[in-house]
Amino acid sequence: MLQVNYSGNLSDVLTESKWQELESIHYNLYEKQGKGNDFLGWLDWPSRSTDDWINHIQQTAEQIRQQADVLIVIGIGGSYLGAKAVIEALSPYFNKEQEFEVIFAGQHVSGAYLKQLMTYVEDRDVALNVISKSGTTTEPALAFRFLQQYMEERYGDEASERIYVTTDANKGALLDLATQKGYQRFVVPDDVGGRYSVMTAVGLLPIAAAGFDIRLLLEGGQAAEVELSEFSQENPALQYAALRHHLYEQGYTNEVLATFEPVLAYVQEWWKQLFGESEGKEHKGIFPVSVTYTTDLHSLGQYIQDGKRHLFETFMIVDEVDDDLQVFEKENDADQLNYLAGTSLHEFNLVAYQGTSQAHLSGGVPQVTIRIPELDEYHLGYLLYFYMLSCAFSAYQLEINPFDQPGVEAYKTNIFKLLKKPGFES
Ligand SMILES: O=P(O)(O)OC[C@H]1O[C@H](O)[C@H](O)[C@@H](O)[C@@H]1O
Repeated sequence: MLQVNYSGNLSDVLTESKWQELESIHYNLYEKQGKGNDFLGWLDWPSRSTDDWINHIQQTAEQIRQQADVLIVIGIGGSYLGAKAVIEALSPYFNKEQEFEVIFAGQHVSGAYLKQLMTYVEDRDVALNVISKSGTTTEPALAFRFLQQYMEERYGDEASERIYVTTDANKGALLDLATQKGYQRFVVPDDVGGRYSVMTAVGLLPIAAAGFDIRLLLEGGQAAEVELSEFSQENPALQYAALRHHLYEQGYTNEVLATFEPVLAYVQEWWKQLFGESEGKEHKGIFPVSVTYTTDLHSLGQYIQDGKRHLFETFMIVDEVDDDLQVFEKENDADQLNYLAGTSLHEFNLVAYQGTSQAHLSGGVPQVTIRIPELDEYHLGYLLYFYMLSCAFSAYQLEINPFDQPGVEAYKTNIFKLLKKPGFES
């Protein structure tokens, strides 16, 4: 289903003592005895998702598609990256015929973006899905202030039927607002943190609204939930987590997640938040970076081949693609590419992967490869669950809590002080 390969010898990594350590982490995770164990709701979320709940999300998504041509999804971090990752990975690059569009907002503070967005949707009907677990995050709150007003000016009382809120069940400014205005609500479960929330309503409502099959996504997640729970040396989630930690201990403190598929760019962004926020604590953790090849072979490739040796590379390879082109023969071989005749561009990429991997390996960059059979809802569901589980195992090897993010408060407090937010003046 999903395969992990290593350029070195896996048995040198999965030593007797490493295996014992992983066994105790495995026990603590599934018995909910490790650090942050009140945030493990994602672990069996796919199998706990009921038909009624999935139907409700699908019906709401259908209602949104009927009342609007555009859904603006407001959120940041874990309240945006999962949906963005899945939608981008499954959407065509170009689509003139697109009847329904999902656009994200509140993921940064650009006045130009928001202003232009309001103009862009002027002649199409709009719905909003505001997503924030805490209900107090500044960037989405700011975007919502503008877009809520936009909706009320445009739709009057009907605006409240076009605004959908996904937030905590019991607290937060967004919940109060939703209750006052009678917006339809979805819940971010208490025991699921933002970066582990892609399979809850946080990810599923926008994904379903974009027209993708959330049932299949959850089925993939559930298959991963079952298969990857096994404590076995063949378990790819355990292998990946053990490899990461092994390489980290050897001084490889940066992980470069490399793909040859530009549609995976936001899966890489999602992965960066997942691993970066889960592991970067107490002055520990692997710094996650990402590249898209072959594009970045012409920029960062030099550094990876030959720069400071503190990185290892993880290739995320998709075996089969739907759409492809085959290189054809030309009578006059002026561009000297006839040697490629009969090779498809995907085959070229798979060869480029081998060539790049060998080159970087000889340059002193250890290699991990994650292979997925194809890109559809099912395999993405599997892949995302695989990463979340590996991340928990990986972070527990660092003896830190994978599920909090205390460090992100520091800059926020400074901004609030500088802007004299009530309560932060001193
Ligand atoms: O969903 P929210 O509460 O708005 O949080 C959105 C994001 O911002 C925070 O600062 C955290 O660093 C992220 O983990 C979180 O996903």
